[in-house]
Amino acid sequence: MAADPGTLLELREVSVAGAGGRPRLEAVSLRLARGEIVTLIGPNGAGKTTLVRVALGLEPPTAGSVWRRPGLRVGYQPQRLALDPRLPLPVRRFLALTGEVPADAARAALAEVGAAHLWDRPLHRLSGGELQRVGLARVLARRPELLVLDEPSQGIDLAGQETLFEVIRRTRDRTGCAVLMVSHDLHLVMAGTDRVLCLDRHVCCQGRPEAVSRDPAFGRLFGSAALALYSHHHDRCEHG
Ligand SMILES: Nc1ncnc2c1ncn2[C@@H]1O[C@H](COP(=O)(O)OP(=O)(O)OP(=O)(O)O)[C@@H](O)[C@H]1O
Repeated sequence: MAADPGTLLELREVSVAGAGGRPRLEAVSLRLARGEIVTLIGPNGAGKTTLVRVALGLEPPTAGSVWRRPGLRVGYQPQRLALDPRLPLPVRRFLALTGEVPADAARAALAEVGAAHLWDRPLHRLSGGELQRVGLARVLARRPELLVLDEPSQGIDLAGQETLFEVIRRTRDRTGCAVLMVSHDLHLVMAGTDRVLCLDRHVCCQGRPEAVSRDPAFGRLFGSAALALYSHHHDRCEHG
């Protein structure tokens, strides 16, 4: 299906039917190439997680087609880790759970996300933000060609979020992987993404962050405050 050899993932006109006749996704197309960082934004219930799950083959579309490069190595960090919070499992064991990751790679991945000190800590003693970092380390340790992150900055403080986005960008620069991410943090998204896809069950607008932030559809979804936040910075660049 994909003509371009750099393409890792392509969705064409994907729809998913929802309850009461209201579609969860409607004719959404998306193409992701090697080395690209694409972020899905949109209000609660816009279908961001559904789109991610369909893209990964975890849920079938009702219409349209999904293509993934055969043999593609995917690292997926879902919105919530399915873990029993009472597990007294140390982080190092959690990172090795699938058995595919050598201890050296797991330790290096933990250091990459700024959490080397958590190596021996039991999972049930981690804060929400620490758990997010450990989850990301587990995904990174497998050296994915496509990194899929559903709200990776959830529960992380502001300084931690900037570090996290920096880690994601550095990983892309170093490995050439593609990144598909869901985020509510417009400021960081606008600063750290190649392309934004603004979703409200259908694609409202998409493109480079500067262009999307000026799109009236973006303003309607996120309000004038969000628009001002970014365009202020952008205007200064244009006129400064
Ligand atoms: N397994 C499911 N079966 C049926 N409907 C679902 C299922 N999962 C989610 N939905 C519905 O599909 C719609 C889109 O949900 P989704 O989780 O994809 O949105 P989202 O944009 O990721 O939202 P949020 O920002 O709140 O995480 C919602 O109305 C939700 O209730």
